[in-house]
Amino acid sequence: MTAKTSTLGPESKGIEPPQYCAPTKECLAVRLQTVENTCNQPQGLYEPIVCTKGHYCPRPGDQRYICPAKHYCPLGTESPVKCGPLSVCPSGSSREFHLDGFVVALVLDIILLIIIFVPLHLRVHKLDFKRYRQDSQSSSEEDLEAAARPTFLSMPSDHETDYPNISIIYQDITFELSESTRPLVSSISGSIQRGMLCGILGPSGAGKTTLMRLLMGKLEPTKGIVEVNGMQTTLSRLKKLTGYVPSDDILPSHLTVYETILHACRVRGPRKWSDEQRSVATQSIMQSLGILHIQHQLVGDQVMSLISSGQRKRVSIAMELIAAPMMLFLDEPTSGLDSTTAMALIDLLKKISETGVIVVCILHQPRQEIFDALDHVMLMADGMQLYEGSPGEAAGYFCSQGFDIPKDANPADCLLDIAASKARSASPHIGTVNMAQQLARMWEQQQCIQHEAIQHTKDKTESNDLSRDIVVDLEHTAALRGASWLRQVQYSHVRAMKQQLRQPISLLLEIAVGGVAGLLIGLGLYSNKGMHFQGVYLTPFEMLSSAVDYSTVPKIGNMITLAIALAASAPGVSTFGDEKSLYWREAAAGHRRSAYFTAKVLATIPRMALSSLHFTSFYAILATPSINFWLLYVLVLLYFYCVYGLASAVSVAVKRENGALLAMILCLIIGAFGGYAPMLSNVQSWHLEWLWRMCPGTWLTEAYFDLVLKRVEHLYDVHAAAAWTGFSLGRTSLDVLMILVIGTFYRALTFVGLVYFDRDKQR
Ligand SMILES: Nc1ncnc2c1ncn2[C@@H]1O[C@H](COP(=O)(O)OP(=O)(O)OP(=O)(O)O)[C@@H](O)[C@H]1O
Repeated sequence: MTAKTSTLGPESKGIEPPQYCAPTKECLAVRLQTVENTCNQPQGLYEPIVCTKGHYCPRPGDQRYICPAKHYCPLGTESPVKCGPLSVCPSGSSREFHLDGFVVALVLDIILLIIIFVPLHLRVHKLDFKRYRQDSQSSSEEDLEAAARPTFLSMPSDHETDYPNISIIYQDITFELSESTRPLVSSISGSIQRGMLCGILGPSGAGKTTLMRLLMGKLEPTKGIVEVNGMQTTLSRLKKLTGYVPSDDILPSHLTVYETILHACRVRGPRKWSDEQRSVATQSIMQSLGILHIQHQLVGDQVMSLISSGQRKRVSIAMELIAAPMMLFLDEPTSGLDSTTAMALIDLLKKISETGVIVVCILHQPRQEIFDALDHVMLMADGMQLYEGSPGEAAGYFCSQGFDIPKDANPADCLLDIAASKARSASPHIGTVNMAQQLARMWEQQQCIQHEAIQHTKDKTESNDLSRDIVVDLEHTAALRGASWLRQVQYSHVRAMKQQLRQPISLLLEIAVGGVAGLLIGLGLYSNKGMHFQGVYLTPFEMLSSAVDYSTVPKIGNMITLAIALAASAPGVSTFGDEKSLYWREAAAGHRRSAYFTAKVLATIPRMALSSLHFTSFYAILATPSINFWLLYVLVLLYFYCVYGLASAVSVAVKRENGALLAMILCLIIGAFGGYAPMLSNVQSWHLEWLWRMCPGTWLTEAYFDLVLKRVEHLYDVHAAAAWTGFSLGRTSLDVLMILVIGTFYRALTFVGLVYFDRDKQR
């Protein structure tokens, strides 16, 4: 039998009319397979066959030629398809081996490795040098008091940092949680004047931090008032002028000491400072706090700190001092410091307060010199106030209550013993049971006299319109503080990029996981040799059709979405989940939340781009899909964008330890709802298509389906395939747009979550 070669295509015409003959047994076996199910031989004299793979059959379709080099010819090719400039396509190719992705990825990988490892190499030398300097300076560091000369005061002068006459008055403030049985802070009154160094003392759990948060305006008292110069609820509006050093040293990870402080200066410092002034101010603060010699040392991260806890504390304090605050609140600034360094720090705080700044700090067991350096002391126990006033008069007051305070003892220790009910009073009015309560009552009585003094101060303040003008001026100054939104985006973006590059293992691992995911799917499809779809031939050749394969393409879409969910959900969670506490600290300090969010999102784009490039490269070289490589890359990148977005949204809503798992489950779900199993046509019959359309997996699968079918629409009835699967054809742009919209929606959710979850921690 002489075989007559023919081809199928829109214009294909055989010399003889097509005639279908029942296939031979062998051919039938091939035809009933779902892959490569086309016989290479016609089964009858007049039966046409599809132009075989690796060949092309130009019209009228009675000649078959080998596919030329740099081209490829899949089944039924009429004219060879040109391969990309970097693709491997020898003569007789039926598919294209895309090398574009590999070449671009290789170039980018080399650049990335240079960016990561060259600075690291330089840093090693720098650190050796620093270590040498550190050794040579260690003796001078011991004399921190000398180092703590008020270099802070020599920071670039600015009229914004001329400290106005501010006073804080708080009266009868009480704070209780709805679920707690007793108030955390109860009926506390007093005042803090300009230039005071004020200490809050008390045993653990006494309510010191709660009181400080009330004074700063971070908490609203359930009763009582806090006023600044006679105006209520002003402190929260002055947060850009208020420095707060939390007890746990929350620092950005993977930056040097200098970069950490400079960042705070850039974002929060007076706007008109030049870069040089900021650098001088940063150096100045570091010198004052005795951390200049470790300025190029990385601070490490929350898991592994690379500087000592005392140094971390000082970096944390420097982050606040650099913003030139007018009120400075410090929660246990001396914890983790040796007594000499602690004293030097208090000495520095004293000098800062002498410039007019209000400085309030919570102190645990201050040594006598520290206690004596204070201008004002508050003693608390069980949320109650036992004493408020001059430290010099504290001993006299408690002696008058029957307590024995030896002259040579540290009064701070005696006061703490009293507050902890560890001391005995000779007074018959004070027993050992509920001692704190009795002392608080005594103090309340005593306060009647003080109350008049406070009232007097208040009246004086209220009568003076000037002091209100000061507050209005302060609010104006606060509004002008800090970098503009765009600048904040820039600074935070640079910081985020540095942080990423300084964690090379996690960055490279993430990129490698992307590559491995693509490789595994590609391997699974390798045996298909690029044949991912088989449909019913177009008229008049329907009779030649064999087993159709409509489901492989949706299945590939499904595999891609699930693989990306596994590869990208964990890094997506870490974007915001890893530094929530830092975000809270910065938001509370007046950093623009939207600027931080935008910067972080922008910083994830390069790593997503690299991950998806590796994914697509491996997938494309093994699976050889007959679609444009870069179009496929865009689809994969957009899906990474969605998974990152959803994982970020999850990470802001749940605890860190639950984030990774929950994000992965949700990402697998949105991937599984991709229209493969159950097939989208079934979903449509259940009237649930809207639910599937809310998941980006459906849009990705539809786009992929459309791109694959576009290449074979001259051969097969693609509309029959679309009807069977339920996917629409010819709207790739809409599919792409919808994936982008869903990814952006997830980011919008993330931002809303960032702002609205844990709001009290951002105040
Ligand atoms: N969010 C909260 N929910 C319930 N109780 C709280 C909360 N915050 C604080 N408390 C309780 O309020 C009391 C005062 O806490 P606070 O942190 O103000 O004490 P503190 O004097 O600063 O303690 P420490 O010196 O140990 O830091 C404690 O008994 C604490 O358990």
